[in-house]
Amino acid sequence: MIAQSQNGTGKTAAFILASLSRVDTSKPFPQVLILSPTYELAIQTANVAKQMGQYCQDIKFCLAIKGEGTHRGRKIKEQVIIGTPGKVMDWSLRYKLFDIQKINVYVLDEANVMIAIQGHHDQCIRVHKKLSKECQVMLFSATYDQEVMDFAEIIVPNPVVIRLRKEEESLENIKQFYVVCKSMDEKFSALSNIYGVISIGQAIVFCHTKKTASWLSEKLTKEGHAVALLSGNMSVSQRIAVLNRFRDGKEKVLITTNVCARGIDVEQVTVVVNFDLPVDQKGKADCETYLHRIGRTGRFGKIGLAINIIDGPRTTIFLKQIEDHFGRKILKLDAEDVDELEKLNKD
Ligand SMILES: Nc1ncnc2c1ncn2[C@@H]1O[C@H](COP(=O)(O)OP(=O)(O)OP(=O)(O)O)[C@@H](O)[C@H]1O
Repeated sequence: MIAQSQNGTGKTAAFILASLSRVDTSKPFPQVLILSPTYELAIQTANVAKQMGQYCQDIKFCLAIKGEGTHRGRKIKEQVIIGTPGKVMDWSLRYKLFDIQKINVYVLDEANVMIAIQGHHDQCIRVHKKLSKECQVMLFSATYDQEVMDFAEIIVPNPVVIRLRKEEESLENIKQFYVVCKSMDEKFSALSNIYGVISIGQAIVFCHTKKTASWLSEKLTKEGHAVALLSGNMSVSQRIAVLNRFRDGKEKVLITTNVCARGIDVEQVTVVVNFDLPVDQKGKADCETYLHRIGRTGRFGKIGLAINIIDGPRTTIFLKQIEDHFGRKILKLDAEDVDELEKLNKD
């Protein structure tokens, strides 16, 4: 099955329910393999799985991620393994901690990334090749590139395909705006104004580089805001600690880079700010990442706000590319106009 559904619409519950219903609890060995692209997402998915599985006490879960040690000789008895591709590949093919032929459900969450990123792609395929012919393969994602889709159809023979049209991919419940600035300092002041005026549940601010993210977090902290910083150069345990504090509402604003763009589900996030618009390797607007980023708000039908800060002709072009791609207008906002900002609270 190849399934697509918008960000925050509950794909996790869908594949977990489908997976749990296929577990035979009388058999003490892995029957379901769920792969996530990152450590954080694997943990989040495992938490959802455990919550949903609490009504079937006999189903046991195992996390296959960095830091989860196993003895080489140990055989895994848990029926559901949730992990990242590298670790799952090691445990299954290298150390043979379980019999991959006995897996009857294989799920690739965030399938687009799993297939598009070279390292993940190779690992997923190597595991996939060893699965039995009867194993059901399920791919879930909010977006699919055509290339990825073509490839997905090769690895999933005769798939049931549930797809969205392009214009259905972006959600109506997320209102999108842009603010025009001329310099980094103006961008900072726009963000500060937005933060001061809009009543924010919690916000995620995306930057292009780790450097900008730390600069911004330092500057906001100096202004007295309680902000958290999450970037790729932190250790995985540091990243989890930051996310947990954010989930608990200890900080209202999370400043991050693309590491946090996909899958992370924090219900109270009401605003996403693109301090920098996402750009792909060809130097064009990265529409897919844009969609995943703004999808951190507006979870499961809630109202969300996405504000894009642009700073010159190049980013204006990116914004236009994003508008054209999704066929949805992004409205101009004056970050100096307090009345206009306040109106957003009421709308
Ligand atoms: N049936 C439901 N009723 C109420 N809330 C639900 C239901 N199903 C899922 N949710 C909630 O919706 C939120 C989003 O779910 P989830 O993280 O699975 O979305 P997703 O489709 O995987 O999003 P993304 O594409 O961003 O990864 C979660 O907080 C989840 O608890």
